[in-house]
Amino acid sequence: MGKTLAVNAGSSTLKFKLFEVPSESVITSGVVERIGLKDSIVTIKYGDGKKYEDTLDVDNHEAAIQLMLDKLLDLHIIEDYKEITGVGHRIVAGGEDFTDSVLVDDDVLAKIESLAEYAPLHNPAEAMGIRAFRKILPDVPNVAVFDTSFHTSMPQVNYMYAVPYEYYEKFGARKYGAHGTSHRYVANRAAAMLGKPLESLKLITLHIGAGASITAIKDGKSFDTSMGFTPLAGIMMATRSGDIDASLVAFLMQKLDIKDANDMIEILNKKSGLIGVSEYSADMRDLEKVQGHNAKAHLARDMYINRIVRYVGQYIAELGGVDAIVFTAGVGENDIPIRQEVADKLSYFGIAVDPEKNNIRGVERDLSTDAATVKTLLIPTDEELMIVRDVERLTD
Ligand SMILES: Nc1ncnc2c1ncn2[C@@H]1O[C@H](COP(=O)(O)OP(=O)(O)O)[C@@H](O)[C@H]1O
Ligand SMILES: CC(=O)OP(=O)(O)O
Ligand SMILES: [Mg+2]
Repeated sequence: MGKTLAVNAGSSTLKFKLFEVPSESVITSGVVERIGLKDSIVTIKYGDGKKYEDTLDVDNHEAAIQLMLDKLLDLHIIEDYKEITGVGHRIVAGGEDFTDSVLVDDDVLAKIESLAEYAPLHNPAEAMGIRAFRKILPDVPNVAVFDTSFHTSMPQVNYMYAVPYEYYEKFGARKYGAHGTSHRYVANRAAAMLGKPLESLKLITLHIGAGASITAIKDGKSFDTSMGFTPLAGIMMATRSGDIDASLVAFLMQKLDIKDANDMIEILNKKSGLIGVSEYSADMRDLEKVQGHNAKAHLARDMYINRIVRYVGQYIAELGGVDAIVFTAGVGENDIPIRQEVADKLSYFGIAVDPEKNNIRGVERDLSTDAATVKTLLIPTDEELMIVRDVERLTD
């Protein structure tokens, strides 16, 4: 018996779960939300129904990791870090090197850090998490679980960019996708809910949170996904633009007198998406409160929905049909009106959500009407469970 910790650094959140292994029972689960925004929310569930909640400013992921480490002891979830026997870390970018999770050694850590350009909002924070644990628990194995691994099954026709081929060969310029651990988890749960083998299903999984991506799954494998070389591409996100015409980068650099392309990319990563358009907030909860009287907040939300609808339509065409679509992640699990609107806009394809069934947050449920020919499923993601399973598999 041991205790394995799963650490999941997202762009706006730090999520963690401590599991007893091999039973996989959850000892504690915590989340620091709105990292870098005002009023970050810390929620830690532990013990028999105990809950710690606080609102404070958590400026960056380093502070969030320190907070997690402090609270594990302060709340007596553990008495000593030495009780932790294994740590699994979500890593967004693994490039073409990591088709599966790996035990972290110096080389792996160096490689993760060198892939910072492939996921600038994530890999540096995630590498920092690994360093923190290597320092406090030098003898405990760390396992890296890559978002990109699930997408290494994509056919070349789907992952290539139509740029000179040698850029792929020389520099690895291609689509890698992200959120693979989540897409993989919800796809497996969807198959279980539908009572069919995953390999027999065509699925479209909508991981829509602060970071958001949509994946087309065929034969149980990732077939296409909306994120690209980095998690900047695809649908609109909390602070990321999603797909834009690349010419706009050069045009805006000129207009804004920006000399370094990375500064422009930072605007597309951190100042665009919901926050950029609404000029109000990156958080869908804030936008929904004001959308009745704030036109830009309303527009931002409508654009967010439009981009989701576009990609689902595209993937239904690419897959040649679809058996089920799945909503997951922060917005997908909690935003009742967005789920309804997305489904309503896709009714042409036989997608139909029952408003009563949809009136729920954060539990597994089939939301479809009886007449729907394509199922719509709500499935809370559990990246941490997948991470812990990989720690067990690789450290046994
Ligand atoms: N009750 C809610 N209603 C609408 N949106 C929500 C709700 N709770 C969370 N969200 C959205 O989910 C986002 C966080 O998504 P999540 O997947 O947890 O984050 P990350 O992408 O950082 O992993 C928030 O920014 C917010 O927009
Ligand atoms: C890849 C990515 O965008 O992750 P997250 O949604 O956790 O920010
Ligand atoms: Mg996430």
